[in-house]
Amino acid sequence: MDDLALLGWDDERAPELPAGTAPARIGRVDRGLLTVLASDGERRVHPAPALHGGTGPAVGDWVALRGDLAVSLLPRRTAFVRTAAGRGSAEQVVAANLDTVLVVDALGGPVRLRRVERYLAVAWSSGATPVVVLTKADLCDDAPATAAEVAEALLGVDVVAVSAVTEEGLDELSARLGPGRTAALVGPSGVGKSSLVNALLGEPLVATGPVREVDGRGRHTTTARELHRLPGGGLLVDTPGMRELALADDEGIDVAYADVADLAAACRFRDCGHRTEPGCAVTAAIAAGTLDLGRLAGWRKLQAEAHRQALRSDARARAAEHARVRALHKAMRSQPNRMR
Ligand SMILES: Nc1nc2c(ncn2[C@@H]2O[C@H](COP(=O)(O)OP(=O)(O)OP(=O)(O)O)[C@@H](O)[C@H]2O)c(=O)[nH]1
Ligand SMILES: [Zn+2]
Repeated sequence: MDDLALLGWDDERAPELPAGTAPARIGRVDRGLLTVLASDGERRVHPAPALHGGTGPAVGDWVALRGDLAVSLLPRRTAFVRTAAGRGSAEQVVAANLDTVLVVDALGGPVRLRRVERYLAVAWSSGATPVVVLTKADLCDDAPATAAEVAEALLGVDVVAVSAVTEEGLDELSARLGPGRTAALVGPSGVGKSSLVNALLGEPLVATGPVREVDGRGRHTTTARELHRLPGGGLLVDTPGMRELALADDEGIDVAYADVADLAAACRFRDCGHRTEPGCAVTAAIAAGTLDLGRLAGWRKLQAEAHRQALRSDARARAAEHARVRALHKAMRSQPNRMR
């Protein structure tokens, strides 16, 4: 594989580049500068104003580079999106072009399936393929058996048990993060994400960065790349924003809970609430013991949240539209010769 392919560039699916430019991958986004990885190494470049339209550049994005200027952002294959809590419905792309999202939970206590399902829904929404990673396997009597149980409960996702202490499972996980593939980790605090990143990198992160550099304004800033090369040739995105949980959209929820979604689609009534309705395939599955009540509850909760979120952004969209129309009316009133 050449250097670009190792960075995740796929010649067969490559977008067209503007004349005289070369592709480079964003490793870090700072206020005024981008740290990019290109076939000839890493450097800091300036983003052209065009890059700041839309959601702006994100770690993992490909840009077209002309000299030290990133002239355009290339189309994304996948995007891990976060909706800024509370402040409008502004979407922020936390990481782009991920192939794999590692959904991390720990084996130190009981695996919290509902929480894992939440993360899975978010991961599916991004367009990447999730893999569940159960850390702290050394704290579990029979990690392989537990991993198998979790895989059975989650349906359709691979589950790998690992330990940063004994290093068991690390090779199996590394094998999934092969050359040119890009992965990122999500999961709650304390489950061992940092330890796992260090174990996968084979050296503590602090040893690879931060690097003191002088930025365009001559000020000293501490920078650390957030797109890391793994010893096996894969890439690992580790951004602070990536670790916070975003809310999944309907599509992601339907993939994470494909069994429930399929059942719901088989109910007699299209708007079935799956409670007391006749011909409800969901309650029938609960009664037959083929669907877990907790899993149904998790699905309901996520659906309700996604619905509330959609309503919120609709309200915002409506308010914006009203403001636009009001401004238009005001502008018309201030015109002396307006037509009646
Ligand atoms: N026994 C055991 N402990 C682990 C393992 N991995 C991590 N730990 C411990 O779990 C605790 C949390 O690990 P971190 O790697 O900091 O967890 P994190 O998910 O990065 O947490 P945040 O930084 O808060 O997001 C630390 O005390 C680690 O030493 C493991 O494989 N086995
Ligand atoms: Zn139903």
